[in-house]
Parts: sequence; structure tokens; C-alpha cells
Amino acid sequence: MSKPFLDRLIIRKPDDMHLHLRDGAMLKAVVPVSAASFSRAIVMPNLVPPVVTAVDAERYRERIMGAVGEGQGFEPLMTLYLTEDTDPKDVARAAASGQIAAVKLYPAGATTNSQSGVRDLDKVMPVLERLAEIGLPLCIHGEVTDKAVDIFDREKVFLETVLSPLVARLPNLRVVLEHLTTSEGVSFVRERQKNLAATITVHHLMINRNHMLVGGIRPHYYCLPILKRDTHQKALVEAATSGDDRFFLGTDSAPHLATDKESACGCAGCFTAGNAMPCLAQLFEDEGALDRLEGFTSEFGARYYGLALNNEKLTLLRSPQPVTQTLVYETMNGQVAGFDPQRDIFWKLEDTSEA
Ligand SMILES: NC(=O)N[C@@H](CC(=O)O)C(=O)O
Ligand SMILES: [Zn+2]
Ligand SMILES: [Zn+2]
Repeated sequence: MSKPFLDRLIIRKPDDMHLHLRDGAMLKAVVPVSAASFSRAIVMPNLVPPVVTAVDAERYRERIMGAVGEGQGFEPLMTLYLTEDTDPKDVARAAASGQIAAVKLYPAGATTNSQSGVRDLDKVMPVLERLAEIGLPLCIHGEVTDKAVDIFDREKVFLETVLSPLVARLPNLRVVLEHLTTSEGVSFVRERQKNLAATITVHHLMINRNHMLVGGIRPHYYCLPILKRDTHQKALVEAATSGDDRFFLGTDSAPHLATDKESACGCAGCFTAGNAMPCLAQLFEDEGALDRLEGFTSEFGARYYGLALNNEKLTLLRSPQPVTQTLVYETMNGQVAGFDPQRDIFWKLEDTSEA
């Protein structure tokens, strides 16, 4: 028997556990896009200059709130950018006052605006020890930066040479391995009993490196960690749709101006905030796992971070025809390309703009 046909899906409003909102004109353009689908977001601190102190985070939070659209609700959950000069006492104070939800570790040079990140893990050990004591999560961009390591292997090598010894040394440190891209990463998370979870992005679930490189190079799919081969994509889909609560959504929606990506040396990042939820509804439906979407997008992340679940709802509608995706977003400084999932998406957000 065929499954009952659903044309409306109402779920607890999602949280985006990994999001880039930038600043200035870009911030104004992208905050309302995220707020349409998400109640809360873990906001990445890789601005220029980075969000390093509690005061930086507080000011940034205010700028974000100033960009939330009329009638929208949105709660930014702030993070601090870990540097080799970060003071453990400052972090503990900011955590105790509720100003931050996590600290973010960027290996220096690994990704966009990571120059101020960590070169020598020993230098930040006092901060990590304090995080383990107070139970504040450490979000990690898990790639090595060694020039000798192939870009497609950088996550796997990070797990072996950095994360494995780190979690052995600090078993009480609550880690979020961000934007997981490999089957090795999926296994690594599954094998640990506690204090390790991973975010998975929409783009790593929907596409693989062939979509980026076959028939022409598509700069809007260039992101870090770089898209891997389809076997890894399949492992991520399996993890995300399995109902295992150690895997949850972090879109890593990372807007750059189109001109900065369509370039001889283009920026890394995919802007997925606008159609993240319709894409995921399609993916979970195609996998026969629509009943597991809500856990992945709206429950597992909140629980890992020790947050109450959202009470608001998000309604997704299924249309009989594929829905045209928004591929161009305007900002005061230029255009940003929306994510093209390269497959038919029948789901869309309910339009709540009319009274
Ligand atoms: N993911 C990306 O490709 N880019 C992110 C940085 C990051 O999350 O690594 C960005 O800030 O542009
Ligand atoms: Zn990253
Ligand atoms: Zn990111």
C-alpha cells in the first residue's frame, strides 16, 4: 500500500545550530531569511575582526536583533572565537551570565576569516579545560591545515591526529564537530559514547563533488570542508535520517557576494538559509524518513546544547508541482546566490507575510 499523501507538514520550529550572519548590509539581508525558518541559531563568530570577547558578542547580538524582520521572532545564540589569547575566566564569566552558548575553534587558516584561530592547541588547553569543567560546548571546524594534506582528506586526518587525542585527554569536554562531510566522521561520532555530536549541512546532504565539478566548475557549491564523493554523501544522509540524536542540523549557511565567489579565487560558503527546510523535507521524504525530520532540525540540537525545545511551529506545504527556488538574493552591496539543490523540491514554507 502506498503511504498517505501529505500536503502539509507542521513541525516544531527548527534551530540552526551553525549559521553565518556576517555584518552590515549582508546581515540586514540574511537575518530575516533565517528567521523565516528558524527560531534560534548558533551564530558563528568569524567576522572581521572576530567576535572574541563577551562585549563583542553582546554588541553583535544587538546588531543581529536590529535586523530581524517585523513580526518575526529570532534568538541568536552567540559564540566566542577562540584565540591563543582567550582568557578562560572571561569565557567562564560570559557563559555564567548566559551571553554565550559555545566557543568556536578554528584551526588557523582552515577557512573563511580563520587567521586569528588556533595554531598550537596546547596554548588554548586552559580554556578547553575550563569548558570541560563548566559544560559549555566547543564547536570545532574539524580540518587540518597542513599543506601536505590533500584537501579531500583534511577532515579525516583531523579526526585521527587532533580530535581523537583531544577527546581522550578531555573526556568531559562537550564537542560539536561542525559540518561533518565524511563517512569516517559519521563513524567517529557513532563510536563515542558521550560528549560528542555533529552538525550536518543541507548542501552536504543534497550534493557531492560531482555536482560542483562535472560539466563546468560551479563556484556556488564551493564550501569548506569541500564536498566529498557520493559515498560520503550517502553516509551523511544515512546518519541524518537515522534518528540518532548525535547528528543534527547546522546549515553552515555562509553568504558571500556572488562577485566574491565567481572569481579566479572564490570564497568558500553556500547560502542555504532560504531553502534549507524545503530541501530537507524533500530529502527526508525521498528517504522515507519524514517522521524523523523534526528530531534532526528541532530537537536533537537543542537537547545537546541544554536548551528548552521551541514551542512555535513551522508549516511546510507540499505543492503538486516542483517549486521554483530563489537563486538570487539582493543586498545593499550586491547579490548573493541562493542554493540550487539540482533536484525537484515540492516543499515550500507557508507564506506567513499576510495578516
Ligand atoms: N563553510 C564555509 O565554506 N565557509 C564559512 C566558514 C566555515 O564554516 O568554515 C564562511 O564563513 O564563509
Ligand atoms: Zn567551518
Ligand atoms: Zn560555518
